[in-house]
Amino acid sequence: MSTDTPTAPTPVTSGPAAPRWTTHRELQAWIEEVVVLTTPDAVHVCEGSEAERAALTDALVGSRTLTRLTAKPDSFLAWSDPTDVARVEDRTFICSVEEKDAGPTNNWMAPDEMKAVLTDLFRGCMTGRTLYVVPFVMGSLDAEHPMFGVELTDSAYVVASMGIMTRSGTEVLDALERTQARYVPCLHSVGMPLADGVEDVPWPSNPTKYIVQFPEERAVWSFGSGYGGNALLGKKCYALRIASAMARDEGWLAEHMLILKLTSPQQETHYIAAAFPSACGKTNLAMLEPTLPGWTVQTLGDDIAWLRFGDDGRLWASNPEAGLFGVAPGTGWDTNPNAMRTIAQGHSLFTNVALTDDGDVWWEGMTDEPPAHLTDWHGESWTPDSDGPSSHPNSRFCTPIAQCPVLAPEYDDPRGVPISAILFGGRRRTTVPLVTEARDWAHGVFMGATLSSETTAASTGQTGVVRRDPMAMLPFIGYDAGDYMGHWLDMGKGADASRLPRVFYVNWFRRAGATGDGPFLWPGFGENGRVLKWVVDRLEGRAAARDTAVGRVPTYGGIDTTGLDIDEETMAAALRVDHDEWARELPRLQEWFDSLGTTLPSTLRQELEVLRSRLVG
Ligand SMILES: Nc1nc2c(ncn2[C@@H]2O[C@H](COP(=O)(O)OP(=O)(O)OP(=O)(O)O)[C@@H](O)[C@H]2O)c(=O)[nH]1
Ligand SMILES: O=C([O-])CC(=O)C(=O)O
Ligand SMILES: [Mn+2]
Repeated sequence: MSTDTPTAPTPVTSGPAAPRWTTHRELQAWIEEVVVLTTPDAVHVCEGSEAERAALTDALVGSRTLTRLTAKPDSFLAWSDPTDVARVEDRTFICSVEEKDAGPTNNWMAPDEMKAVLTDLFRGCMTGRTLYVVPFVMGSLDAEHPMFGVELTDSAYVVASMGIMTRSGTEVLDALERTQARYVPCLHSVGMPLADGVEDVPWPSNPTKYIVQFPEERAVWSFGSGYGGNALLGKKCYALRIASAMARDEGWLAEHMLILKLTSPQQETHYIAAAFPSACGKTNLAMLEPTLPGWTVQTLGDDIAWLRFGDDGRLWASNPEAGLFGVAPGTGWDTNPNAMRTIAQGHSLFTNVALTDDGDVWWEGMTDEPPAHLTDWHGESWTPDSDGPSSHPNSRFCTPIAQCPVLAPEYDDPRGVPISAILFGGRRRTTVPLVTEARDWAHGVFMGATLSSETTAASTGQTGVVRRDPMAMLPFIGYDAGDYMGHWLDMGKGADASRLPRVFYVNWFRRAGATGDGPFLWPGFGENGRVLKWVVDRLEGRAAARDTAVGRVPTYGGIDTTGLDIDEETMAAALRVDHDEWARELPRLQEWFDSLGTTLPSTLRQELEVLRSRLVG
């Protein structure tokens, strides 16, 4: 297929001029350009209506991409190609004009060179398919400057998912057209053209994948994958990678954070944001049902937060998304009942989980006892005696956040909510205590900058390997990591320290035994409300803390364990700051900082020296 003889999309066949898809001049021109390059059979501008969604999902059932669940209203199950199940970090690029601006933690290629590679791949790639135009806004349409995007995609699964994850459709397009506003162009293809006679498969994808951000141009190109973080381009590509570059330029933060509202028995309310790497507990904490009487958690967001200073000098956070794209395994009535209630209402897409014989979904951890028979995510018959899990470890539910029964009413307030505390956290079997409070903002930034976690199934590659994941943003920083840390420090500099969020570092995943091979020390999930209580007690000046080499940890008895079956020894082990373990951490921290090169802020090197002297004198 060559661009010299473009195949006209269906609506064009009547005449030589391109049809008018929109009165937004730039968007019209871009669609025309993409049509010429990718040669789709038809173009469909998405309106986001119920009828459209029904037609799309019907078609997806027809093409065997989706199976309709009979046990839940308007809900569907997709099984992906087994090679397309997670984000592909090694195929993800930050194509800044200068290589140094992508920094040492990102893959880079010169924009012109990458455009040439991608243009070749996209040429004719939508043949036999429909090009969908999805106008969307990240955050509120009522924001002072709505954060528009438009995704052009040849995947109806992506359209259905974007309909859940973002505010999208006619209302957004109208606003775009009225204001001729700028938007982030997000071009996506599964990369599997259907030339004459080629039969489609339920989950088209291309073995060659490219997830590419152009930070200066504020544009995204994604090729070859249909999976969430690679293909729903409003999410990681725009709301984190592109937005982090915008945020650096404009003095705000785009972060991989949940947002929750915590209310104490005394009716004190605090908004808390928390950054944990993928598959490390954000969705669970965001919807937590505290076991401590009188405490409530309400949800504002479970994955992404945009934080800006308000006129009051406080940092305000808002959630740019409209849906939850949650890890399925481990989500159950015991661990995350609010997620179960959210999906029970239907209107959800499930990917790579198992199908029950009565038309419902199941995954490991949903119930204690697995059903006697399932169809697993490969479409094979499965029983509890089968080898391997029924669901992929990174299988997902995609569901409207509006269905969350504990949604905070202010979640879609364009101003966001003022944040009292930021938690950083990771998945560490050893070393890192259950909770540690930073001494000040710079120390908090140091905690974030040195955050470490064992890798998970949310990204392809080996799992369980400890890596540094600054602010849980390693795969999502759209520019140089040292500059990013510097931006965090700068955010604190002009601010009134008493109004900045206090910073804490948590680890729900510490295990018993010297090498961390034993069971979890801390029960986690709803019991994490006890740690949140300590955080609030610190904010309210009610709780004492023990100053240690790594920061402030709860005093003996500081964590309220009323009604919890945990012995003192285990509690002490969960909170212990072990100098030998931390001394072993020092060379790794040094190595991490050295790997970041000259842009690493000197303040963070000084923080490392402070830690070293506190630990080894
Ligand atoms: N042991 C333990 N496991 C937890 C806890 N919280 C979450 N998990 C498990 O960690 C996994 C991931 O949890 P999520 O809440 O989905 O993680 P996330 O950070 O939202 O993940 P992404 O959507 O990939 O960004 C699930 O299998 C959970 O069951 C906890 O407090 N303790
Ligand atoms: O982006 C995805 O595919 C899912 C997600 O939230 C993450 O990996 O952090
Ligand atoms: Mn995430």
